[in-house]
Amino acid sequence: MQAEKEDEDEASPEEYVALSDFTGGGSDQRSFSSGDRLLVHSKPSAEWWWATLQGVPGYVPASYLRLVTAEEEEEEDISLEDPWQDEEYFGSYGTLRLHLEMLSDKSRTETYRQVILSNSASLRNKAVMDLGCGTGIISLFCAQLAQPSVVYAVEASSMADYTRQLVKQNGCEEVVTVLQGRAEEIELPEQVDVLVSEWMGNCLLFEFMVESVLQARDRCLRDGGIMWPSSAALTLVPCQADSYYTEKMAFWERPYGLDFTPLQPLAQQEFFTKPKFSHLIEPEDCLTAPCDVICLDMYTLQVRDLEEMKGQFHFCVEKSGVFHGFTAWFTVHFESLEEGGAAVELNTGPNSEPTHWKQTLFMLDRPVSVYAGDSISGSIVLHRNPVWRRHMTVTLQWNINSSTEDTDNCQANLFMSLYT
Ligand SMILES: N=C(N)NCC[C@H]1O[C@@H](n2cnc3c(N)ncnc32)[C@H](O)[C@@H]1O
Repeated sequence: MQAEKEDEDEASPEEYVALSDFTGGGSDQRSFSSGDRLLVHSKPSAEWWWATLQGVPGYVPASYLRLVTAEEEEEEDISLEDPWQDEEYFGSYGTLRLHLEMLSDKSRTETYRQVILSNSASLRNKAVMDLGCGTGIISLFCAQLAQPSVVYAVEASSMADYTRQLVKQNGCEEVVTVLQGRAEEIELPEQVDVLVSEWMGNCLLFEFMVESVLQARDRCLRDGGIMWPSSAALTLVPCQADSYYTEKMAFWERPYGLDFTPLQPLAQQEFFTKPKFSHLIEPEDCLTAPCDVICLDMYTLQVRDLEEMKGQFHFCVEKSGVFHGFTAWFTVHFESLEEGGAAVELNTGPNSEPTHWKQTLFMLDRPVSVYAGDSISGSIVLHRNPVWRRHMTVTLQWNINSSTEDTDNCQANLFMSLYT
């Protein structure tokens, strides 16, 4: 990220403490260690602040810092808030807004219904766990479309009280048992044959609910039991995003006949240094064929693997265009309970029905022209935030190898690190 040094605010800087180590990526980022005291001089964006550590300035990630309060000044002890932010997280799922969004997503919800329907015979007399059941829709599908012996519908938020009512309202209380609590702490009366969950977040992993699913797998799923989804893949593609670029960057060139271009570094810092969730990409925006960069096997994936997940990519540019950024989406698969039966797929990419996740756009600092025959190769690293456990950093590094002699930056080592 290129940005001019921020002017120091008149207000005196505030003292913050680092809750974990941070290694700066760009030359304008300031590295620090857990426990370091930093002086924050300005906050140009919610994600990146301008601070000094022992007098040396640089950008620092706000999410790694905690304000030193007067009491702590004396106590000299900095206790961590809840790193899972559970109060806020489960509080948000205690209201209807997110459940309405998920239930209104026909592609998502019909896929889970299709999974239950196409496996209904094999589900007979099986014990099922629906992890993070929300309003209980998947559990109700199980009871309505198949004959499992029991479905344990586990939900940590206060929505669980209403889920019980919905189970009763739909005459499913014989089969569905609603258990309120975190899946990591719930004691089920028996091991289950099937663990089904809709756990996917933005960019597949945001919220890191997947950790809860893995822990439940290890505690509650019998040997040989089935995971639904059975596998997941994160897909990436270089793309043009001209309308977004125009809206956030080109706008400053001549608003109302005036030259506002001195604001463009600020716009780049504010709008292009974090992922744009709920971006909708059109198939024609893709500059190359997409590539699955990270593949998760839900039977073998371990919680420790979530700390850092890496993927490589090599894209061959099929049509000349402007490379504004990368777009990411995910696909999950549900294997059949029947030997050799067809798997069911939920694909959230641009060639499938749109879902409430849409796609995630990572904008470059500045767009680059690419030409048919060029290649874009590099790596992606999803680095889980060591402090805020539902967040991650996505780091992309790439080279553009151009066969077109007039491309001046045929070797562009580029890097960006974005926080969800
Ligand atoms: N991105 C998603 N699919 N989010 C769905 C999250 C749903 O699962 C619930 N949930 C998430 N984590 C857990 C957990 N560890 N235990 C129980 N319920 C959970 C949450 O309250 C919401 O109803």
